[in-house]
Amino acid sequence: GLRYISRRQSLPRIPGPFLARWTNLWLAFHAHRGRRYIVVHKAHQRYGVFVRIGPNHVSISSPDALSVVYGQGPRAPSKSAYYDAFVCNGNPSIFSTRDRRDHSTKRRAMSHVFSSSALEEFVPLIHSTLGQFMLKMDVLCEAGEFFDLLPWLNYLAFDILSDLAFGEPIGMLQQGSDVVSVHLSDNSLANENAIALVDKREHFAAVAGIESWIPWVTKYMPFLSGIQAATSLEQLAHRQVLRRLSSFRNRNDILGKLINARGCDARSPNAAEIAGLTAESVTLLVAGSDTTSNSIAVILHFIITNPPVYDELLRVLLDATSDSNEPGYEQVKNIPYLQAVINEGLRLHSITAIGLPRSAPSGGLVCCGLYFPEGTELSVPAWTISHDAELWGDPDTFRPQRWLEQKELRQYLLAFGKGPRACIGQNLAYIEMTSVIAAILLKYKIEVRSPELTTIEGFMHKPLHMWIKLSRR
Ligand code: HEM
Repeated sequence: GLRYISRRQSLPRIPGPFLARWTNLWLAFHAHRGRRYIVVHKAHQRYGVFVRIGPNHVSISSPDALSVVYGQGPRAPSKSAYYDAFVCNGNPSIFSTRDRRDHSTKRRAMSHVFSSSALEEFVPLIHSTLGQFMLKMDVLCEAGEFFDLLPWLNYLAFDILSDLAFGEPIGMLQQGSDVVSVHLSDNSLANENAIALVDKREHFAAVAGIESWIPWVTKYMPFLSGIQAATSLEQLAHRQVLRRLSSFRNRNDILGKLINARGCDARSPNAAEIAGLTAESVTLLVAGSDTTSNSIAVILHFIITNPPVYDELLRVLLDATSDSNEPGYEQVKNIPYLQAVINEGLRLHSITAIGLPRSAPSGGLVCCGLYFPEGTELSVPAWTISHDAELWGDPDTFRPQRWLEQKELRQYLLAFGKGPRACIGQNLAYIEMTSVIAAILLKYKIEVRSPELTTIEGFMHKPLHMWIKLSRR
């Protein structure tokens, strides 16, 4: 109580919207509308570098704040209570845990899965799923009509990740839908749209995390909190983990590596081991699927709507693959211009657009010359940094060349977060983005229906649709 009052008293000198000074509902309302990033961005334009966006939350729009708020070391800020809304069934994951020791244990246990040698081994598996996706694209190309590419990219990303994390694809590409069957509490079977449910859950958590009593209230109303999304996926994962353990199959994928790392005895796995493997697989599936597919969609959109970039990218892709009949990741993985295009798409659209919230450690901290007491919530707004004119010069232009001219800009790419909690799957995401974008561009000519991309923000900033028409190149 007292601490909270003293924090309130130390923050008033920080300007911000009037309502935000008194209630978190101001931010929660804008997050609910999917426009938090832009409202906070406008507040910075009006009030300056420090903006109070909640009674206890300060947004700091300076690139210098990144190394403090997302710093490393024992005195670095931890994730704030916002992340409690992402905890499912009382078990914090590697993503949602706030406890630093718990996080290091979880992160260490998972890091070998994402080592570069492990990732190389996943490439053939990714390519086999990408092959299925291209067959579907062939059919849509023959039809010669506009269609929404976004759901297909989602099916692709979920199939790739479930193949790696569960041992076989969910099969969304094959069935052309995201429907999965799950057991209800009365043991009957129901069909659920898995991606829509994951989306709903993510949007809910992104709003509810802002005000601590919202997750508490909705705990008793699971239909509101999107809990059934996590439960459905957990059931699916549980089934797959059991199937894998009972088949004694030793496959070189994420699940195989997790099983080996835990030293599970496949003949008699115990309930705790099965629950642990299930939770890890689901976390990876949720964290790594639609993040990747949405990123691919926006990058493709920017390529197609910027003809000089499209021409140059196609030229370098054709150059790199000229002596191969069936070009794959090996031929395109080292093309600097393609990597620059990917980074520029992630920056301009800002796939991570909000400021990821952290909590000032005991003893407080100094950031950009101001002192913040222990427990103050701090964030650096990713959209605002990604569109900072001082940093980028021409922030609203899609200009991949900047990444080749100024290599130091890489430290300001916030798509994957920063510091000890940055994305563990980043390298896997680059393999997927590189392979899929190259495969599509090399095979088809693409037309978009509209140069505008409508987007919505939950935790991530996502496109809503991507209407395109394909023809043979
Ligand atoms: C382009 C695709 C991706 C984007 C834009 C992305 C973005 C992010 C961001 C911004 C964070 C930090 C969140 C925070 O600080 O709150 C994060 C964390 C994480 N991501 Fe990704 N991600 C992508 C792909 C993946 C993939 C493919 C996987 C795994 C298969 C993955 C697994 C994770 C995990 C486990 C964490 C939590 C890490 C930790 O707290 O230690 N992500 N991601």
